[in-house]
Amino acid sequence: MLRVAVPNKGALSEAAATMLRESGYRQRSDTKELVLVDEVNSVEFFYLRPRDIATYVGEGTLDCGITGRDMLLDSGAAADEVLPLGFGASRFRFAAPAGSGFTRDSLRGLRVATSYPGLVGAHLREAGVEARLIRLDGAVESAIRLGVADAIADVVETGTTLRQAGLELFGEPILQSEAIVIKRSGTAPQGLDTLLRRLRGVLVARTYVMMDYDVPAEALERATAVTPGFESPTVSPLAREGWFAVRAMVKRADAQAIMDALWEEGARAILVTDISASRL
Ligand SMILES: Nc1ncnc2c1ncn2[C@@H]1O[C@H](COP(=O)(O)OP(=O)(O)OP(=O)(O)O)[C@@H](O)[C@H]1O
Ligand SMILES: O=P(O)(O)OC[C@H]1O[C@H](OP(=O)(O)OP(=O)(O)O)[C@H](O)[C@@H]1O
Ligand SMILES: [Mg+2]
Repeated sequence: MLRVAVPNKGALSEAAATMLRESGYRQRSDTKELVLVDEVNSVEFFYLRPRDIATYVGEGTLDCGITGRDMLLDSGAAADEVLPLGFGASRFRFAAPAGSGFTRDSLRGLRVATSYPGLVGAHLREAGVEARLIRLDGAVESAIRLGVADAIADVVETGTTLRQAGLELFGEPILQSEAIVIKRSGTAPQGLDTLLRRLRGVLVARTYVMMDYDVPAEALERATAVTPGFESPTVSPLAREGWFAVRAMVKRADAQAIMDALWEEGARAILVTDISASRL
């Protein structure tokens, strides 16, 4: 049985469970459940703190897991990223009181509060900046006002928390993070391929839609150039002489613009439908 770690709470937990459900796996119905066995798919899910997941996977007690890229790098665990999952996106940034004019180099000798000392320590060491790291569990944005730090380094999504604390970003982003699947370095757990194939299928279903339309023969070439599809569009003759039906996958984000372009080319009956699962 494949042993998979899933965040039990926090920013990634609901989205991770949703993606696993869409991939055909059973998920817990009660947030107090710590383990769930999906007998049909031969997978055992362990609900753990996102920060601990890289440790379990790195130690080899679990085969793989879902966590944040920032948490994997912070942990220093012997685990590798195998698949980005397209949710839980954030940037990891330095911040200081608005108007303080800090740069990364000006952190030399100052106190930097963070919940990610491994990640920030490695970043500053690489930059040759020696600063004192103050390790906090959370609500790091309050550390400066409360006098334990001069600057902070933390997860930023919308920037609302920073703004409300009167802070502003400085320096280049330390990391672009998102939810990822990790596995222990140097291993190829049995069953992981199937899990990854299913997750990739969901990613495709989320990113693409299916587009169908009818087009007169003289516009067929121009229209299919607009919708080249994944491999190649499906083109079938219509009962009506001189017309074709075309079916192709297009990016969900581009669908409206593509429909406009097809209409201009003379296509009609343009329909968009969701893809609920896929294997490409
Ligand atoms: N607001 C957010 N938007 C997007 N991703 C986030 C956000 N906050 C945290 N994350 C990401 O979620 C992952 C887990 O962080 P999370 O905040 O859920 O854990 P935690 O701080 O240990 O727990 P908690 O906040 O519940 O004490 C990290 O990879 C982080 O980058
Ligand atoms: O840019 P924003 O959209 O405001 O999101 C970023 C905030 O979200 C996370 O906090 P969380 O709620 O996890 O609390 P924590 O600091 O206790 O971890 C993170 O640590 C930031 O504080
Ligand atoms: Mg948090």
